[in-house]
Amino acid sequence: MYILHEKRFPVDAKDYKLYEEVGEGVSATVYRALCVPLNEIVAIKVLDLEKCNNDLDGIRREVQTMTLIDHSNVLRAHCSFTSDHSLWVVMPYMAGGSCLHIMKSAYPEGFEEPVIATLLREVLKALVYLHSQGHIHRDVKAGNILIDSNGAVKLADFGVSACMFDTGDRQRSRNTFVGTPCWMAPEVMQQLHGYDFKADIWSFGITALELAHGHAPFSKYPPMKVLLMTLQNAPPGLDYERDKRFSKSFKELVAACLVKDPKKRPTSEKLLKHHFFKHARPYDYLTRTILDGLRPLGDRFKMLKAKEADLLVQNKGLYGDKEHLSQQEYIRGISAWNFNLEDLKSQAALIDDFDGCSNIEETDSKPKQKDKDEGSDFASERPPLVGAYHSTAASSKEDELSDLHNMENSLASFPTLPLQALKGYFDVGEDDVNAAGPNWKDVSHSASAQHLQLQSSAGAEEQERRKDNGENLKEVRLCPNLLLLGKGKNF
Ligand SMILES: Nc1ncnc2c1ncn2[C@@H]1O[C@H](COP(=O)(O)OP(=O)(O)OP(=O)(O)O)[C@@H](O)[C@H]1O
Repeated sequence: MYILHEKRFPVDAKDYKLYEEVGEGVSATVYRALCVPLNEIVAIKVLDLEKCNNDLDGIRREVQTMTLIDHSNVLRAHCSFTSDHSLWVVMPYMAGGSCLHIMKSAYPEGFEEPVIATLLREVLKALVYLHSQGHIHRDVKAGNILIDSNGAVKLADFGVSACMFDTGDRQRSRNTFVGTPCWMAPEVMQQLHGYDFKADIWSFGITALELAHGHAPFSKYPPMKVLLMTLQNAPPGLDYERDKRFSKSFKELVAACLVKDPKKRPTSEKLLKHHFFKHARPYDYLTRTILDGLRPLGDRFKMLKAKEADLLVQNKGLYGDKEHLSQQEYIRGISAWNFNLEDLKSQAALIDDFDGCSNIEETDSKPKQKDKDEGSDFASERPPLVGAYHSTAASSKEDELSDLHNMENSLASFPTLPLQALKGYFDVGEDDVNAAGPNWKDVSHSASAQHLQLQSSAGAEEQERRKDNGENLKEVRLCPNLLLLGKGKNF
């Protein structure tokens, strides 16, 4: 009988040699690195704990999930530990990088269908596993689909994942507002009845479109527009005319995922049996296609960063600092929102200036998608102002400001809950609420607001508790499978 000894990765920064930067998230930098005692190349995500002290729960969840999961399509952390003011998460090095990076560097118009089918099948296998384990990933997107040098595909980033067993009871729906707006399911935005693993199916459908076009639908729009368009418009989809290069089965797969009523979306298990996946190839196909000829990840990352910096300078000249910063957020995939009403106003008013094009695909595909995918229940959700968004490329500034006014007004009759969700989650200041007029103020006292305020006050209580206990961020420590907040420095 053989006893397999799992490799033990050291939990001391001194045992790792950091090489070049290969990625950047909102609060973390990812490096290629060498684990010296094991002589193995790894990726290390370094999170500055002082920068993200409001989201320790999220970090704890991510690390916890990453060390517990065990599936070939889910990125598993080797280990994690704290070093000075940062948390180091040691992971397998995925030399191909994320699908988003690959598209940005070599496939700006998206991938071919067999590549998409191969990628999506692997992601779906990860989702089947995660859902069966009671996890909702909550951030499925091309930026979180990583590929290694052999073409193996892994779903990464559990920064916002949720465990349906969190409370000990099997809890099927969640009530918190997390994720990335373009990929976020309508029910997650709406906050009406909570949501469940079907939210991942929506994000999976959006990711399919992202891989097909090189960008997610609505990705050029500011957060509030994304929010309203997702809630009010018919779901985006592949257009039967314009997306001629894609098969009927791909169009059907996307349409099946992007149904607003989560109950009508298939489970990940069912989706895996969809005939679209007959187009999928063995994953080494990815090495021969999209990875072939790509420069090392570090070089690509450097080039993309330089490109973004160039764009930054160009835009600075054209629009000034503030607007440009907003645009930068969109380019980065809207990972973090700076939710401030004044910012949103300027973003909404300027978006078409720097965008230069409206997102035609959503307009084109809408009627068909609607007829096909939805019952009449969503028709009433669509106030007339939506049309104005689609014509904004040609509209004047005055029109845009009037759109914005309409947008604010529409929120009185339309779900106030998304706003509440944003208020709770992104700390809209009281001044911002006042500036927006009575509608904005009123909603801050609704029942849902209390729910969200509870969430933020829970954060405050936690901070208070930590202060009382004399705990601080440098004392975050990680037990084998659990990140704990506590005193002492023994690991
Ligand atoms: N194990 C890995 N191997 C290679 N590259 C990686 C690895 N993990 C992450 N990356 C790269 O680093 C980037 C940033 O990763 P990270 O998980 O911090 O954030 P993200 O999902 O992009 O951002 P956010 O913090 O906004 O969710 C990824 O998009 C990917 O390109």
